[in-house]
Amino acid sequence: MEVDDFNTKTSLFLSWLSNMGVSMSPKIALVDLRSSGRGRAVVAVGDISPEEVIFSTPRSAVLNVQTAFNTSSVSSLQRKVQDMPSWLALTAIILDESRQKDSKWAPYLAILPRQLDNLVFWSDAELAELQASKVINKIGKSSAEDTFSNSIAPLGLEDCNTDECHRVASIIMSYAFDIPETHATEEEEVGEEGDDLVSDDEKTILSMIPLADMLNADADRNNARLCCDNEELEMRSIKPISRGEEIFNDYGQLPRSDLLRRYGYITENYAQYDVAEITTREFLPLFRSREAFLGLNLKPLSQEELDNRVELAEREGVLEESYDLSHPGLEGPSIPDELLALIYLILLDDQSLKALHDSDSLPSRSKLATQLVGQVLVAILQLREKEYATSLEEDEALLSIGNLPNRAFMAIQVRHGEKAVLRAAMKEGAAFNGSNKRMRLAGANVPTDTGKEKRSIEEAARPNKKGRFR
Ligand SMILES: C[S@@+](CC[C@H](N)C(=O)[O-])C[C@H]1O[C@@H](n2cnc3c(N)ncnc32)[C@H](O)[C@@H]1O
Repeated sequence: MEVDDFNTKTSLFLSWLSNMGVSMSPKIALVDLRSSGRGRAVVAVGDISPEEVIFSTPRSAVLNVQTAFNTSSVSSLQRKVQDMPSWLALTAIILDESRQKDSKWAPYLAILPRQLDNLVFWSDAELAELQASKVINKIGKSSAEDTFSNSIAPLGLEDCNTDECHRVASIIMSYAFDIPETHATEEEEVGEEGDDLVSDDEKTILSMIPLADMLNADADRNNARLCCDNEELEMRSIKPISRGEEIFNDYGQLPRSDLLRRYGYITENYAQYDVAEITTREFLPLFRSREAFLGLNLKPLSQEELDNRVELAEREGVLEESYDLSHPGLEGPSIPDELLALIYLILLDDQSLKALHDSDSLPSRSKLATQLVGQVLVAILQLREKEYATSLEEDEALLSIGNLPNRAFMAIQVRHGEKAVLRAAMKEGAAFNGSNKRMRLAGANVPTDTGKEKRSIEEAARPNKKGRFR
């Protein structure tokens, strides 16, 4: 029976943790939250104070390239994985350990999931529900498969197929931590794989930390953190946790698209971090066309003119392959400064462009946010929104009906979230009212100048500026 099997595995895992020297506070329990789609989870069974140690784990109970191998002799696997990237080496180690009947990690490996919802496991039809989301380009399924055939296949592991490689690599993406190689001398925090909580010059090692990886995460509900300031790794509370509450780690401020790609789930609490991406090489050609900005009276640029402006944007450090729009809030506006600056440079008249060329910094955001820049951005964002097969409103209707398969439901939430960000960015762009005085316009029907812009371009070029933007 699945339930018994699940509970038996949990009990065996808990006994194993104890044998491995993991010390758990009596105030926590590892529980079954499958009924709410959260798998195993750690909950408080007593009130926990801030900074309390919830559990501690000796480094010998952590699985990584250092602990996987016998220190007295170098195995052939050890030789083969030493030059692999860390995620691949750990994949090879876990695949190998899963094949050892007497692996000391067996009770831990037994509780790792068989089925995952990370995007790499979605069928083409399921991915199609994400519509024009750029997250599809980030899945990297075929490049991972090339890596598996070049690096894992030659290891000759018995019955090892591509699906299993994906399963283990995805578990590492969702469960592993980067930790300092030796214990840190100062108070140091560590983050989930890929984030930057470990200082740059610190050598880190990608590790599976049994029990630490049983903590779920839910955006700002984070109430615990893994610390490496002592010899043992410690999970400590960062705020009071009441009996009955779930203990949450921090997976970072991820948009739901990335959460789905890396962790295979989403919650509404992550909606605040959603982004909509626009790709520079996709919108730049619009400035060469006569039709793209109809009604704005914009003269199309020659390729050379466009290249010159893009070069200047590169010099100013504002040219990016793509730009993420986000919900406006405390972190900043929806439209990033860099995108604003790029569009401004493209729309600048020749004389102002030359002056800016000779200057050493860009105008402030309020000056970049001209009425025309806003109108052009709105037009670009409208085109981006049209790339999605359904509208924001249609998605809302679909979500309200409910009764959708889980993956479709998550996909619709992701694409709806991206459209909501696009709408927020359009609203922001439509409110730009900086002067168009220096904008490159064809003549008639010039959008009105608000007259607010009084500084001359010479003034704007004065060397009294700090940083890229004044
Ligand atoms: C580090 S593991 C946490 C332990 C996991 N629940 C288990 O049973 O193995 C991360 C995975 O847990 C799940 N998860 C984490 N937080 C979640 C949440 N708030 N809601 C639903 N699933 C969550 C996702 O499948 C994610 O990939």
